[in-house]
Amino acid sequence: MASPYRLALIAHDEKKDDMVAFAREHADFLASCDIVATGTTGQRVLDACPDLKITRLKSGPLGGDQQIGALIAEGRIDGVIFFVDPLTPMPHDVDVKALMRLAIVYDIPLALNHATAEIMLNENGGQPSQTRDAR
Ligand SMILES: O=C(CO)COP(=O)(O)O
Repeated sequence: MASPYRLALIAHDEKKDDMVAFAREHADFLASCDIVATGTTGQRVLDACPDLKITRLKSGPLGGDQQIGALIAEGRIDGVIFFVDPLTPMPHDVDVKALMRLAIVYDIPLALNHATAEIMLNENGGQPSQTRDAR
């Protein structure tokens, strides 16, 4: 049996509703994954999809992005879906950049918006959403 896909989920506050919608759309595929998430994102996804198994790390501004970066460096993440808010300044912007940098260094698939996340899941055996509104 193939190992579960080890997926990291992260969303900035303005994108959390989008992440919840994405998780609902893809709950069947996500149920087959080992998921880690930053604290608040993980809680929001769990509230919407209580059957998913999600390891919640610290909240992003309190070190969660760095924890996911460390997992990438240790070879323990297969893909990252990070719904970034491009319109709001973040106090922990350096942590966000560091996570993205490590995903690039280790050549880990990194989806920074919903459209790319659909492609990533499709490539990994998930079904692309047919119903998503244009954004
Ligand atoms: O800030 C984040 C990513 O930079 C996300 O953290 P939370 O999921 O805890 O809100």
